[in-house]
Amino acid sequence: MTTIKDALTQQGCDASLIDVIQRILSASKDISFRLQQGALAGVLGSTEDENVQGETQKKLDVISNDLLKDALKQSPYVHGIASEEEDFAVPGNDGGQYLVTYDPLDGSSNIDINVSVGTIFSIMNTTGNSDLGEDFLQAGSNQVAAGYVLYGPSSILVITTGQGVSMWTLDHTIGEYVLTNAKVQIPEQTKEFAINMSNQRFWAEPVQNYVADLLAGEEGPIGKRFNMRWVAAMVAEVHRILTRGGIFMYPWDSREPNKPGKLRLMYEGNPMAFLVEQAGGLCCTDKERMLDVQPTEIHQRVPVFLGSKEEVERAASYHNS
Ligand SMILES: O=P(O)(O)OC[C@H]1O[C@](O)(COP(=O)(O)O)[C@@H](O)[C@@H]1O
Ligand SMILES: [Mg+2]
Ligand SMILES: [Mg+2]
Repeated sequence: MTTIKDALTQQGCDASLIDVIQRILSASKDISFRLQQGALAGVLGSTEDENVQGETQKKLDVISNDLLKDALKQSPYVHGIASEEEDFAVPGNDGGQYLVTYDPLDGSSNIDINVSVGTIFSIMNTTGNSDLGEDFLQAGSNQVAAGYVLYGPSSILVITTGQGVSMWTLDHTIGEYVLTNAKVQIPEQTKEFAINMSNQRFWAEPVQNYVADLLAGEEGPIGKRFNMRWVAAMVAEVHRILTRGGIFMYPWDSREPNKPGKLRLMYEGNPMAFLVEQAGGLCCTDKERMLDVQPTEIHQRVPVFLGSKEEVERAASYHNS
């Protein structure tokens, strides 16, 4: 049986990077277990607190954040951590080489209704900047590894170190991730889109026009009928797209016009962009390739368009015309 360690070694990862990834995976197994226990473990529901972005924290947002943080802080190789649920960058070990960012629990509004959620992570090298917050402000093209764990009917790890994308299913009987797809490839074309349609009246004109053309089906300019899905967990949407293609969009909208989007560049946009590009798809904002965005702050938000190459190119063309 191929182990994660074997696969990462074959990809040329050194022992320090493998250590960091294994710590993330070990925390993910713990998160998976707590999610399965649900009400039995008393972990459902919300806390009294809000995160730095003004969102109410679910109990499992906090538990998952702490499990990942504790696992990573013990690694001699982790220089710093940035999390969606932490106000500021968290120092690791001075001599550590890696910066880790994560969304400990993505799609957390799904927790209480027993629908899929996930953990998203990304790893970069430290630049040596003595200001840890600034050290993190690197474009996504600098990522050395990224991935997610989808907690659905199965718990599935999807990971890249820049040499394609592989999928691993957690075998609870042995407590290990087992390789179930060695080379994930996104179909170039699709007839499926994902967007929160309830925000339609708040979208900018290019998104209004593009989605109107998707909805026009065979009679419209695109000339095919599209289906729509919305799980409200980015991890699950990306997993569907990696499995059978599609386009996912979370665009800017005028509900909060000063925010560039809802999703976060460092914890959601960049790791998903790395995976999607490595699987032959595309990911961009409304202006540029996601992995080229130069961050200005760790909790920065971005508009996101990702998925099957042909469809993301089409969505981008509505913004360029
Ligand atoms: O409320 P909406 O518009 O359905 O938002 C859903 C989106 O928000 C998110 O849940 C944000 O992630 P968090 O749960 O980590 O805050 C995405 O996973 C998802 O795509
Ligand atoms: Mg999220
Ligand atoms: Mg989250």
